[in-house]
Amino acid sequence: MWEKLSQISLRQLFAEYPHAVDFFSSLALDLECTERTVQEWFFTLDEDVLQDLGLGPEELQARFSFFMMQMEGLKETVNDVREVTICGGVDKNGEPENCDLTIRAGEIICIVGPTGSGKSRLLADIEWIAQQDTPTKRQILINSQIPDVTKRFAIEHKLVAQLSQNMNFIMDLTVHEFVAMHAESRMIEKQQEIVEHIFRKANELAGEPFALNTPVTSLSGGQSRALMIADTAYLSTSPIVLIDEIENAGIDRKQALQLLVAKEKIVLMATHDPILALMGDKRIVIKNGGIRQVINTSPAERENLSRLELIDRQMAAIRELLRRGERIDKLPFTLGM
Ligand SMILES: Nc1ncnc2c1ncn2[C@@H]1O[C@H](COP(=O)(O)OP(=O)(O)OP(=O)(O)O)[C@@H](O)[C@H]1O
Repeated sequence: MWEKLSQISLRQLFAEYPHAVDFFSSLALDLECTERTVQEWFFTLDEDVLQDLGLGPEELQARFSFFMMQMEGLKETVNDVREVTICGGVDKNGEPENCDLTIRAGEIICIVGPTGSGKSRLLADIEWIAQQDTPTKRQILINSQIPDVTKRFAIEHKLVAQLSQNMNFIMDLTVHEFVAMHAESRMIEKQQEIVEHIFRKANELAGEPFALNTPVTSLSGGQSRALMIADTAYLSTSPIVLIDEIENAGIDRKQALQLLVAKEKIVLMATHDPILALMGDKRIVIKNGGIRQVINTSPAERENLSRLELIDRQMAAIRELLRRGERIDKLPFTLGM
């Protein structure tokens, strides 16, 4: 990277890499946007300035180069994850799962099973990229390989983003400030545009609208879920998204999933909701801590999905009547099919 940077002028440097200014201001170094090349600037620095910093020009240049590499790294997305494989472990009785399941980018996989059966445990295994080192002894492969340890524990470019049931904001920020801060940390160009886009999408997903200047701490459960889903779709570099129950969040579930899948993410979702379960390409059935079955959603199930959605809309209308304080003595719709 230094080869390229050293040859461009300071004017070009700040125009192309506005964040470069942070390096110089952190060292209280003043410099002007001139036609001098970056290399020239480093090697014509005043002796006194270098002495104050306790650095030679080569060392300062090496630090600058490292800083720029790190910052550019933030812009990269981890889009090289094509598939995730779950290699079976054991259930709660130590019985083998006998299952190897490969999930590809753009697929939605649902996880179903009774309460306490181990759905969240499976999500946790994927989040942790388990290597037979969790109670289930499962192993998770990325692109058919064991990911190296740096990927497994990376803070930046995490492979997995988790959207959990409880979204509690503790920061005293508005929606705009929150998303803008995330966009800034991702080194996104056209920040304002992306912030507004996320805000619009989140409002489409949320049942009740909110404003850009709404404090994040005042968002309802559904609104914060919607904001986090839109934020994850557009700003998260994680190629795998785990969702633990969105059914109670009161958001447009179908649109939320479409948004994530359109970004070629691998979506795994634990759910008790039949509509969500049928929206998946496949569903993993968990029993007693083990994967018992993997079912492909059939064409007949897809057809039934539209009918279930109709029932769901009817139920939503009845819920709305209740909310408005009306009586349900007579059902306004025929609930049969
Ligand atoms: N294969 C396994 N071996 C040992 N313990 C397991 C296994 N699978 C799950 N467990 C444990 O069983 C408990 C219940 O699992 P979990 O919370 O994942 O259930 P769940 O299906 O998500 O439940 P809910 O629907 O109520 O959210 C957890 O303590 C989990 O660690």
